[in-house]
Amino acid sequence: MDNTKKQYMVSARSITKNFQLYANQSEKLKSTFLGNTADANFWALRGLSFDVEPGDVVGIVGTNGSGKSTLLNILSGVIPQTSGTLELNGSIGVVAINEGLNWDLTGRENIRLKQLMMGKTNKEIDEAMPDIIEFSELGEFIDQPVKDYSNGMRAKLGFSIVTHNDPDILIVDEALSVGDSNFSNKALSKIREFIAEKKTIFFVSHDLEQVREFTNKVMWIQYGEMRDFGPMKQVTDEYETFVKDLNAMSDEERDTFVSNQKHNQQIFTLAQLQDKLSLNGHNKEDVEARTAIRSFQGFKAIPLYTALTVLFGLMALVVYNYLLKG
Ligand SMILES: Nc1ncnc2c1ncn2[C@@H]1O[C@H](COP(=O)(O)OP(=O)(O)OP(=O)(O)O)[C@@H](O)[C@H]1O
Repeated sequence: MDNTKKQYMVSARSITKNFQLYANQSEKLKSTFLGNTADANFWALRGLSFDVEPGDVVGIVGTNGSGKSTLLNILSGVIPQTSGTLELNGSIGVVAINEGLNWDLTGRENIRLKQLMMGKTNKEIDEAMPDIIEFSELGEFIDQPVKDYSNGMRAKLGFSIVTHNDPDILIVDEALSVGDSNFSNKALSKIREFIAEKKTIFFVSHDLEQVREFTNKVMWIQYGEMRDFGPMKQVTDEYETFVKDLNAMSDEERDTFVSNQKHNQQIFTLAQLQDKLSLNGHNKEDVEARTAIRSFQGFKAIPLYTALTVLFGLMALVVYNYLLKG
């Protein structure tokens, strides 16, 4: 039996995410019966494989639209991956702008709801409540509905709830850039505490200095592909050079580069990914990555012939019954 994987907090193999783009809702409905009839397929992620150890603070960088939030949404279970396998060995907490708050409930009710969902008892929640409210700095606004909050206030509430839940794996998506600088500093100190406690953290930020300060490893995602994953300094330096080169391009060159990448994301296939991996070596990770693609179940749809067979069967049953009784 292979026990080596147990040391990882997160193991991902060949993770892909396909978004099917439809011209309108009725086209989308049609696809339920006819399978994939999308006007366009878009692969936001094209086969990410990585292992994250306990205590790793992983920065995720990449230009706009490269797939960072899509990956975080898959890690936190908000959306499923299209193919590939993901193994998480701990509880997850997500700090993101507006993440998971019920806008019709008050701040206090949101705290209770989230804590109940984590399996806490009402007594435990009552004990933790004053600390969470104090950390959130919301004062009397805590009894107002969240829909009346500013983005900064929602970020404060979300951050306080999630960090007090003490997750094993913390996902931070740009949330630290929202709100006043006082709260930002307090939130950053809290993140430092988590790092000192050797929690595993995923940290998405466009602020490279922040990434350099907090992380020990960096994942660079470029138009859905893993460009690099490794030591912080090495990958941030590479990424910085790439961004400089991109900015040095003329508008026309940059547009051509981006539209080529987006085109590749539309014509990508899982068979392509399989071929690419087959060209690689035969080490354990490559074999797992190939196996993960094979576990792909395909798009869920009722094939037309099955739907028609069931329909004719039902009609025959009705006619037969009618004739018998007649
Ligand atoms: N629900 C969706 N339907 C269709 N396309 C989507 C959907 N969600 C994301 N995308 C597309 O997937 C790609 C990746 O988006 P994502 O938000 O993950 O990028 P990002 O790296 O987080 O970008 P940013 O830095 O701008 O926040 C984008 O091209 C986006 O348009």
